[in-house]
Amino acid sequence: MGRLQKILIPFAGLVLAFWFYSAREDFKPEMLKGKRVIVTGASSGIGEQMAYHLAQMGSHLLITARTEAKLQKVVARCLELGAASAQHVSGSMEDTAFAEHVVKEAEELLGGLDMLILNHIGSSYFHYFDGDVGHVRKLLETNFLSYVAMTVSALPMLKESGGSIVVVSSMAGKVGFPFTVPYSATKFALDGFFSSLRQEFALQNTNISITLCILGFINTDSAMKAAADVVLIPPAPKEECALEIIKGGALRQREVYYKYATIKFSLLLRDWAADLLDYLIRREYNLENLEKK
Ligand SMILES: NC(=O)C1=CN([C@@H]2O[C@H](COP(=O)(O)OP(=O)(O)OC[C@H]3O[C@@H](n4cnc5c(N)ncnc54)[C@H](OP(=O)(O)O)[C@@H]3O)[C@@H](O)[C@H]2O)C=CC1
Ligand SMILES: CC(C)CCC[C@@H](C)[C@H]1CC[C@H]2[C@@H]3C(=O)C=C4C[C@@H](O)CC[C@]4(C)[C@H]3CC[C@]12C
Repeated sequence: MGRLQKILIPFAGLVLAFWFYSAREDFKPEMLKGKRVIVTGASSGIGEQMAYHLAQMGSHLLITARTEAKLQKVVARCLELGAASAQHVSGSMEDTAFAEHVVKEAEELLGGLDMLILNHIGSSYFHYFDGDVGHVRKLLETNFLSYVAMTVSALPMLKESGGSIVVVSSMAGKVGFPFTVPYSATKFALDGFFSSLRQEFALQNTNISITLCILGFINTDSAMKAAADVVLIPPAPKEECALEIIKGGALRQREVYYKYATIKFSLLLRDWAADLLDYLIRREYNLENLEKK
């Protein structure tokens, strides 16, 4: 037996034993009862579904997005579902001043913060990179810098509550996919920022958890409209996806993978056979339908 195997086999055994016997806490909806939560991008898609789950769990909600009318409807539904309270602030995350304003509103309206769910994205295209540098800059401001600004403003409240930051990212923030060049750049940036910040929190004993969520294709209206004709992989349901994100945040997990098995397997391939994964991804694209768009 090679020397490497002599080390690897006992090491794998140790990892498995640790995994089986470590006291993994189970999720209970009561964990979110009475918690003060901000959800961004909550007027539609996964953000809207997260607001409904949190409402059913009895949280205090502050939701945000640009479209006032949609937010009002989501707030009304949250109250019906049992939210301890539900309020909204409308505005655009292109402007970091608005991002900071939302956190100040939480301080005034909720008197503190337990969970910050960063989920919004600005609109982009699903096509070959068009070379528009201005669009990349704008998307970085909406999808990345506003996340940074909200985190910085929320730190004092989160330190006080021992709270959580939940960052909604994508497989496109871990692996290169065709037709998501500007978007993918913003999602990779989130991984760099938040994974590095998590390390500093550990060094400084800062009791704030950071959960990065790695999602595959999800059946939200906007994603279906943009990619359903071109991407051959079947989309996963937004309701279940939203619940998995909340569970991961409440359990203070480092990362959430949805759906777990396919994403974990793809990340394994990325690390051990990157060219093979790239090839398998390209095979899941129907370029004929791209031309028809
Ligand atoms: N759906 C998918 O296949 C996947 C999604 N994800 C991630 O999941 C998250 C949610 O995606 P999904 O639910 O599909 O997206 P949606 O397009 O359904 O929702 C996006 C939300 O962001 C808001 N928004 C858009 N532009 C702005 C802006 N400039 N300022 C503030 N808010 C804005 C929208 O509301 P309004 O227009 O009213 O402002 C809406 O509430 C994102 O982080 C995305 O990257 C990750 C992988 C796959
Ligand atoms: C390798 C497999 C396990 C998973 C493959 C998943 C592929 C098909 C998934 C992973 C990330 C997904 C994109 C994404 O993150 C967000 C958006 C924004 C939305 O408005 C339009 C759709 C779009 C571009 C998704 C399209 C489908 C993508 C490429």
